[in-house]
Amino acid sequence: MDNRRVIVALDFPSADEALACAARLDPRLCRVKVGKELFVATGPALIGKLQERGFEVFLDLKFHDIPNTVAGACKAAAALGVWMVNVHASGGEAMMRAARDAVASVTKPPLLIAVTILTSLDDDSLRQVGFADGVRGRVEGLSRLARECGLDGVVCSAQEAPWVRASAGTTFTLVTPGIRLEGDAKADQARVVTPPEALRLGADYLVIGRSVTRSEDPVATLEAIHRSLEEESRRK
Ligand SMILES: O=c1ccn([C@@H]2O[C@H](COP(=O)(O)O)[C@@H](O)[C@H]2O)c(=O)[nH]1
Repeated sequence: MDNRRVIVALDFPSADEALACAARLDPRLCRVKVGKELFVATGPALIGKLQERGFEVFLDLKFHDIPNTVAGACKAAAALGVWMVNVHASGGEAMMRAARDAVASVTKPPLLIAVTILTSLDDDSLRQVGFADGVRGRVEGLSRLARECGLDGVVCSAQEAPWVRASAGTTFTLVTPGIRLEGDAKADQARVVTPPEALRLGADYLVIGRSVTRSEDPVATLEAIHRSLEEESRRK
């Protein structure tokens, strides 16, 4: 089993808080994710600091703009040496193809992943913004498009992983946020699953934020998650 299936979301307002959390984590046991809050607060220098500490970084800025703009942003992200970067699949075919060509400009391109439908949305909230076909149809459609555009995988909830996997095959990377431990509050997430469930359903990577970073003992929580994943993969 890949020991670094868990990607810890460093959703903090400052570099000091993010680095303090990272200092407690073992880069052999997880990767880290830098999202909008932390990146806007600290800038790209933080990426280098995390890499110096041995972490592979998922830069989760979910680019969504015209193709030329997204290509420029992806090129700049790739130049930071990040492990993974993402765009919104709903930016469309030309945008995703431009992103793919842009990341290929560096010697060691990051994995390029497309966000399908945010895990904070459910069928009702999709209907409110005019999409009547529900989560499943949209995740499947956007995943298909992302694959046709040559992206490496998608972000979806593990709830949709079996359907995406069935059509996309084993080499397409499924990155799944919306992970909650038994008894955790869903908070703003709508489509949640537990870590072993996510693995069982076919996720490759589990993005976990507050369940780890806001727990009383993040190290012990991460270790417990690891044990549960190891148990699950032995069962597989
Ligand atoms: O559909 C998506 C895409 C990205 N995220 C990000 O993952 C983490 C989840 O944090 P939790 O604290 O575990 O809820 C967060 O950084 C989101 O920006 C997502 O949740 N859903």
